[in-house]
Amino acid sequence: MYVNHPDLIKEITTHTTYDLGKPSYHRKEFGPLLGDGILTTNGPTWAYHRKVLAPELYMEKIKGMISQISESVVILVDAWKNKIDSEGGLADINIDEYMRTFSGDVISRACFGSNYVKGKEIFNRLKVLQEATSDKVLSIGIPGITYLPTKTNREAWALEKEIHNLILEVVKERKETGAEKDLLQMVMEGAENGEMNQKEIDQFIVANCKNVYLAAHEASAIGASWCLMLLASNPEWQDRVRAEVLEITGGQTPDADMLRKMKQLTMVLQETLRLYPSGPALAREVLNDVTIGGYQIPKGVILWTMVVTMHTEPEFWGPDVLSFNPERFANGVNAACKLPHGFLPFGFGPRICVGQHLAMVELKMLIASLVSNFSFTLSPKYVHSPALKLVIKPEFGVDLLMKKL
Ligand code: HEM
Repeated sequence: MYVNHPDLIKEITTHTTYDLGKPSYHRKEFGPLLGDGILTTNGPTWAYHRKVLAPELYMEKIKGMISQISESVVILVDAWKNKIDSEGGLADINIDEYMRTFSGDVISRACFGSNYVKGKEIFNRLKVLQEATSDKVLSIGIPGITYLPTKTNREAWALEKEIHNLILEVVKERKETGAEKDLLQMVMEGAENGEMNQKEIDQFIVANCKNVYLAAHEASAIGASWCLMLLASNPEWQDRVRAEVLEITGGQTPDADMLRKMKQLTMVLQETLRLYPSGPALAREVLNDVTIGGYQIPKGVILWTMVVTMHTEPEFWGPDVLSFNPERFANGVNAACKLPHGFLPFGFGPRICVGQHLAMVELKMLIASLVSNFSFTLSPKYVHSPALKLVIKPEFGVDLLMKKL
């Protein structure tokens, strides 16, 4: 059943996760990849996962990650500067893999602190596992396909075991070297404080490291790619953002206060996530009979919210709904969209993205630094083809012509 009206979304948000949860088929199909973590569980188990993870992702904590994020940004900026120099001052760059590397680097640092290099190794393996698993689930669509002992599945299970052991190795190392202030530490402490046996503790830690990585990695990378594509095709906005960033930072690495002041950049990111939301469709399973909008909906029904439809409805956003116009967010989200709950780039209700502050800070740091160091236009190679998968991604990637400023 489709639920595509802000008023209905508002009603949905009043129901608890005991009534509306993530669909159980998610867990069946992605279970081998994700385990029982924040993304896949419901009810009290989910509430415990969320209680453990959320405090580490509050804005106050994210501020403490800014210097780590900045290290990831510097790696990318240096790589592009070298590439531009080696190609005679103008480079044609397919940016997507760079964005994925950047977002993987950021989430490895946020999760694994000083062990982040090992974290990257783990996440590289997880990426391979993700590609194998989600391709199969999406393309074949046979229920239970991930449980059959086919050659690919056996390889995936071996990889999964390797990832499991690598994460537990980091945990062991951490116990020997002492506590740190990162997500892994929160997850470890959360697991130890729950009423679990050793096997359950290990599973809790491994599942949440995997869940956070998979939730964070792709969504942030694709958001960055779309934002750069839009800035490349709208030079006046690229200039506006650059002027704002340089005025606020004076060319220095931004701190949390500077990021907060970057209004034009926030508007550009909001407009990017409106036009290309990383989660184009959101699902909830009715776990207990509920009434929404006067309809009685029985247990077992899946409610779908098509975020793209909501984000492109002229009735809520006005006649220029399909145009890139960050100005619509100049007076905030409530002025941009006629109805509250019509803007859902990070989802809604109790299951709203727990990493949204990290996502926004990470994207702001990245874009602020890129517009300060480079100017860019769309490459003639770029073919505009948004492909609707689990996320909306540029089917052939984003190609930009970049030069140093
Ligand atoms: C631009 C970047 C991102 C976008 C657009 C995005 C979007 C979303 C969306 C749409 C959901 C589903 C919400 C719902 O069902 O109502 C979600 C869930 C989630 N996101 Fe993000 N996300 C981003 C980055 C991140 C990052 C950096 C993290 C890192 C911690 C993260 C962690 C999560 C987690 C753990 C969930 C599951 C929450 C739960 O079920 O309680 N996301 N995200």
